[in-house]
Amino acid sequence: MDQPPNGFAAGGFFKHIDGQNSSPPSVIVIGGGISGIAAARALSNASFKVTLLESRDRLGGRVHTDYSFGCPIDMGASWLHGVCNENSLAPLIRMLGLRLYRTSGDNSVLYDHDLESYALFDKNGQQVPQEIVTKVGETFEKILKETVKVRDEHANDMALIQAMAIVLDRNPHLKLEGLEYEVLQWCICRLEAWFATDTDNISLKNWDQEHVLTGGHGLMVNGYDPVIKALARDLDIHLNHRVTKIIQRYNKVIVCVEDGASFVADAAIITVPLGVLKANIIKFEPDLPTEKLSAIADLGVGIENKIALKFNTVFWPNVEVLGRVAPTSNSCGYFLNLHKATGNPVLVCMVAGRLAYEIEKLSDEESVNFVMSQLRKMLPKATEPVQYLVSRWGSDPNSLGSYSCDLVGKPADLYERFCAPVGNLFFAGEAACIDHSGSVHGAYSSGIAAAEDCRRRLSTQLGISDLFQVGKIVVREEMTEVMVPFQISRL
Ligand SMILES: Cc1cc2nc3c(=O)[nH]c(=O)nc-3n(C[C@H](O)[C@H](O)[C@H](O)COP(=O)(O)OP(=O)(O)OC[C@H]3O[C@@H](n4cnc5c(N)ncnc54)[C@H](O)[C@@H]3O)c2cc1C
Repeated sequence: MDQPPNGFAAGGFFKHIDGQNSSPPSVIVIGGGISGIAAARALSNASFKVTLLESRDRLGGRVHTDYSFGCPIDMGASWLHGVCNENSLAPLIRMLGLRLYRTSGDNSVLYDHDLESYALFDKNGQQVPQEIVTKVGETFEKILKETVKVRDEHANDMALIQAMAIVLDRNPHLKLEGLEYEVLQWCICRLEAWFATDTDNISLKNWDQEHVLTGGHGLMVNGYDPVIKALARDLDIHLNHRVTKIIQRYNKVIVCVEDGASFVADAAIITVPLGVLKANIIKFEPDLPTEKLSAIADLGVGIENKIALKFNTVFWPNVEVLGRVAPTSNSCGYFLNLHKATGNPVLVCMVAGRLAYEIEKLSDEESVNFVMSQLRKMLPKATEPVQYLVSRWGSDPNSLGSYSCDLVGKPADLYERFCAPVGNLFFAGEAACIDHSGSVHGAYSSGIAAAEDCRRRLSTQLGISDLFQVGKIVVREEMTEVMVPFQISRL
């Protein structure tokens, strides 16, 4: 695209207020993931002077489309969760004409996949009959429903796995054995992947409290990268700028980066991942308030990793996901078949929780050998991959985790405290989105919300009341003017 798409033209606010303060308010956005870019885009459209500082040599953060296979491979986010117009990203995705391959409808017990889309294999490489998969899926759903009763009976939170054990003790008819038990473990493995943590870390009180959007889950066939590129167009972006210190002084914010340079602005929006805040990589002067620090400490961060494998030939069945059942959820596994959705001969193994953590201790080659041994147990004729990619979201100093999760016993006001501004410092990112944490659309919405908070505060502080009238920062409304439908395949 040579021209910015409709809706991305600068707002030109300051030409409307000739004779008033002619220098625009300035904001530094820290972090060039979707939340930071959304915040920067919104404020830039409202004619603020925006500088975006990003530690990596690329934009996108946990949205990372790799092209080295000769086709787009998302090593971070790859689904739009909620293919509906209420999704904050819908207008942009529709307008860019990005294709979605829907992998599940609403209310799938396995979140982003329908049970029917799988081929599951046992330890002998035998495919599990579909009636068993369906029966276990239904039992899994019943067990999860029964955990709600356990929640209602207990004032204190507990781990979801503990509640499931109580349910099984009370309802022996829901207990499964043999192969069915292994399929149940596999369903638990998928649940753990959704939360990027093991069930002994998943909170009974909160596991089903997320506001899941309607419309099912759509895989981004062309990758998420076009979304990042469209939003980032013409912004003032400084890559390879790792922020190490943020100083608040006299209504100004001074942001220092690793090489010693510093930037000054009226406000800053902090969008670095929760894992980075937890690790104290950025020092604050004065210190952040205690309630903010405890919120950072109490929010959980899970790990999900991907090992993408490109093959010369397609030797696997034409299903969306290949899964291996096993006696424990940790030893189950699954591969997303990109050939089905995109036509490219690529399988993506996804691992979450402790296994994802352990896998980061291996070299790339060792990780590939490990997942290939899993694949060969399902498909003994599997050939060697010709190319591979391995993510390390847990140990990458720019992420230090994949996405946030609610730990057992989370205090009720955690998100409010995490999101609350501190003077002219605003906080955004997936962990700051109360309704849709851990998602791309949630991160995007939090960036827009922080930009709006920032705009209001600076307007009041700098006495520029006109900003409220014409400083339009909402990207979404501008784009809904172009009512293009979603491009969806499957379902
Ligand atoms: C494997 C995986 C699969 C996922 N799958 C999905 C999915 O299918 N669908 C979905 O909706 N979501 C998914 N997610 C979650 C989604 O990717 C995130 O919620 C979202 O991208 C987070 O955006 P963000 O802007 O909050 O953070 P980030 O994208 O992490 O952006 C923060 C930025 O800050 C930068 N930064 C870090 N430290 C510094 C510093 N000191 N100074 C300056 N910059 C710094 C980082 O480099 C990064 O670019 C997945 C995530 C992972 C890891």
